[in-house]
Amino acid sequence: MWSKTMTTTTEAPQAETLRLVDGGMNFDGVQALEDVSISVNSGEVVGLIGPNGSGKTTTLNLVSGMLQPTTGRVMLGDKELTRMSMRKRARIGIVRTFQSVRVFGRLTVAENIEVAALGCGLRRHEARELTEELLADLNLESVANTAAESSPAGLIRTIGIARALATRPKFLLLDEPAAGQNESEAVELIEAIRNISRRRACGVLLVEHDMSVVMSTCDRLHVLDSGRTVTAGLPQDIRHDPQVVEIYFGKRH
Ligand SMILES: Nc1ncnc2c1ncn2[C@@H]1O[C@H](COP(=O)(O)OP(=O)(O)OP(=O)(O)O)[C@@H](O)[C@H]1O
Repeated sequence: MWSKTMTTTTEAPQAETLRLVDGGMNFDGVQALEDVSISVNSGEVVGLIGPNGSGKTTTLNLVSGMLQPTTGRVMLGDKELTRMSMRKRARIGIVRTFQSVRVFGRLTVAENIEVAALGCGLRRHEARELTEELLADLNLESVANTAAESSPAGLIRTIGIARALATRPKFLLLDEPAAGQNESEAVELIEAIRNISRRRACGVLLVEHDMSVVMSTCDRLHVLDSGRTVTAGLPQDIRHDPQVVEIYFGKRH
């Protein structure tokens, strides 16, 4: 619906692919990631999953530009971004959120979102319209006029996601967007993100611990273990992969 109403956002976005190619990361002798290739297309949600320490956050950091890989490349279509700073990547539409989110505490939830939209060049009425749509899409309408500082941690995280979406990213990188929420809340949030991403042709790469949450909400999954890719593909195929079953339901649990 926002693409129908927003004059500034009606241009059909060009379909693109963001990729980490053969990515490796070595931290002073600790090989956190090795030969990991992952791609996200416009309009799809890719879930990055794996046990603790498997390299999920490192992958997100390489794609967002927070870290530069020891080996491998980051590509947006044919353009290489490997050495591009996180700030510059954000400017070209590759936006990352963090588990701990900073909000303007004295502003309301709605104002927090609107400020983000204004900050990336929308006019006031456009920013307001986009804010209303995001409030509705992310089920934030009932708290729109409350001060952000009084919000619980889960809500602050959702405000952070709304603020990131208000910048109209091409690609959104989310580190455990539903941390601290129960399974049905997590599914609801990620489904909302998925609906927005489809409508906006925004690609989403998200880290999530809970296999059942990503199974029911993501278009594709990428499974890591010990810094390496175990498997990648459609959720229905991953579900029965013997290595995934071993990692999630085998001897480690
Ligand atoms: N800055 C760093 N310096 C040294 N080692 C690091 C650093 N960051 C990550 N590591 C190591 O790299 C490996 C992968 O860590 P990473 O945080 O990417 O895993 P993760 O899958 O996100 O884990 P979790 O689910 O626990 O958040 C781990 O062994 C971790 O200890």
